[in-house]
Amino acid sequence: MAGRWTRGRTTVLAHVQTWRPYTTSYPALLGLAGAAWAADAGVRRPAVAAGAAALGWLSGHYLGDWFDRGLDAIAKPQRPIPSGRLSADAALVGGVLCATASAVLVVAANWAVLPLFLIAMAGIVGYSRVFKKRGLSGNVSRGALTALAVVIGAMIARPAPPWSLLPVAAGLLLHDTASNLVGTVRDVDGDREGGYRSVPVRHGVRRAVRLALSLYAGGLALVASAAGWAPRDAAGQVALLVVAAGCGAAAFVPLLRSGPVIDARSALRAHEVLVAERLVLAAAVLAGARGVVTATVVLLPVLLFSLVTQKLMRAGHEFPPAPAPLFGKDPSA
Ligand SMILES: CC(C)=CCC/C(C)=C/CC/C(C)=C/COP(=O)(O)OP(=O)(O)O
Repeated sequence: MAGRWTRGRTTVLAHVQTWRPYTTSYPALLGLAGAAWAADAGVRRPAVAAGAAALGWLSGHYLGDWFDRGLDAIAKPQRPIPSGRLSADAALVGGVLCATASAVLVVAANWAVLPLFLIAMAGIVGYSRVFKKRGLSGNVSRGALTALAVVIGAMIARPAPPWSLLPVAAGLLLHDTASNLVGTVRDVDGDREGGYRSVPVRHGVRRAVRLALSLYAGGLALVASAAGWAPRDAAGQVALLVVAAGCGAAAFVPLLRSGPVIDARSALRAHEVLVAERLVLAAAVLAGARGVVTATVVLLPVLLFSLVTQKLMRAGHEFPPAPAPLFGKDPSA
């Protein structure tokens, strides 16, 4: 009985670790922001827009871990699949179920989203299976998925997205290309060992960081330019963008100050800051659509949840535990 309980607990924990709870509010905010930007008044179907994007994202994590199980066995053996706590089949089923649930929500709201949804799913598979190991195309395909999430959110609220969403989507594409690139700086040793030709593996971490910063600045500039068409609160959008830029500086400055070698812990810290920063960025879009007060009320609890869960779970998910010291053991035994 106790054994079954422990096994059940281990399995649930393995699923929760696969979801990376510190990231799940982000796609929900993206879907919500897209729906708010597109709706003429109020937000139509906010829960559907947030839920469909979050489920699409979860399917991305399940499928990504399924495709990456060979690489993770080398670099991150503590993760749910290589450690044996989650079977590869269960991850695949989890990915398919989340994708199906997301499809049902999307199609029930607006069947015309279906082609974009299929492109997003193909993008998730393409990112994990093909592009991630090829360098910049992997980072760009990951950025494109974020742009699609916000457009799909908009189409859940109204039949076709407004043109004013274009600079927002383009800005988010550049932004997430940049943050994904920073993520590869953390993984450079494992990627090299696993044969992944990421930008830092091919060109070094300094060039990767400089490229990421240029993309990041371009992304923020595009989202700022969209404030000119903000449905409700351009000043609120810009105010939250300034906060996001401050967080971005906190992520990039230590990386830029590092020498030619950036250790994985410092790179992880920068990415952790960007995981929080992108919530502020998505909230800036929501502020432009529905006002800075509404956006802040939505942002604060999800930001707190992300920060707390990141503190509790992130390092253990990214780094194998240090080998236990051999206290009390006779080395000659
Ligand atoms: C409706 C619908 C289908 C929406 C799609 C939503 C979306 C943006 C999915 C992306 C999922 C994904 C592969 C995340 C992994 O990023 P990562 O952990 O490799 O990288 P990161 O550090 O850049 O987040």
